[in-house]
Amino acid sequence: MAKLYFKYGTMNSGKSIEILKVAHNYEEQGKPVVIMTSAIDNRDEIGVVSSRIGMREKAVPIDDHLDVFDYVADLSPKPFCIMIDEAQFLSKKNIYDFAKVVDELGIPVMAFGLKNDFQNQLFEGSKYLLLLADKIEEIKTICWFCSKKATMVLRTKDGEPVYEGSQIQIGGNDSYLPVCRKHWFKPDLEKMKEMK
Ligand SMILES: Nc1ncnc2c1ncn2[C@@H]1O[C@H](COP(=O)(O)OP(=O)(O)O)[C@@H](O)[C@H]1O
Ligand SMILES: Cc1cn([C@H]2C[C@H](O)[C@@H](COP(=O)(O)O)O2)c(=O)[nH]c1=O
Repeated sequence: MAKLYFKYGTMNSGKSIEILKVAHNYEEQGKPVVIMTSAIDNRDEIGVVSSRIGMREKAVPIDDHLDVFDYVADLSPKPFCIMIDEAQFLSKKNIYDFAKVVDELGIPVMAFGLKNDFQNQLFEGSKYLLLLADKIEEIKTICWFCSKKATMVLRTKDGEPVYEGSQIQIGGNDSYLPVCRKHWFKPDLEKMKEMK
């Protein structure tokens, strides 16, 4: 039976690699999948899933104008699976529509994204995925400052931690670090200065 999956992890935990790997495994067996991503993340170019490991793949960009249920319902042939990157940036409506894709079209949907933002608040997409998903899994990585599991993301500017600002600020390793709870509250400022 089709399910709605939410696979969350901090930045740099390998979410995009996982999407590209799973998509490759389906396609290799002649089972078409559809890769989608939020149009908000324009680090690479809009409509691309790109991993730090160097792999990238075209994806359908999700913006305010796209009705994701109608888009998937019109696809022929019917895909074996929908994979979504940057799901934290999706709207409540997007997530309800993807749940409808699972329930009414019988297509599994795997959404990958951050759970919490740099202020440790839920993103809108993540909040509704946590509420609606059939299966929730964590993709893990380690804290930048120690060997504990990273559960939070520290925003940085000029080697200093940042705790105020707008929720959405597109960036990569230059402005975010995956960290454990202890080091989110008390980052190693000396180590951050060395990285500057
Ligand atoms: N050259 C490399 N060889 C092996 N792993 C790498 C390489 N470059 C980056 N990575 C790993 O890729 C992971 C980040 O993958 P990415 O798909 O970009 O993550 P996310 O989408 O979660 O931000 C990190 O764990 C990093 O260690
Ligand atoms: C924590 C946090 C992140 N973002 C942005 C920064 C990146 O563009 C994406 C996450 O990228 P990933 O490596 O594919 O996980 O989200 C943000 O806008 N606000 C935040 O608080």
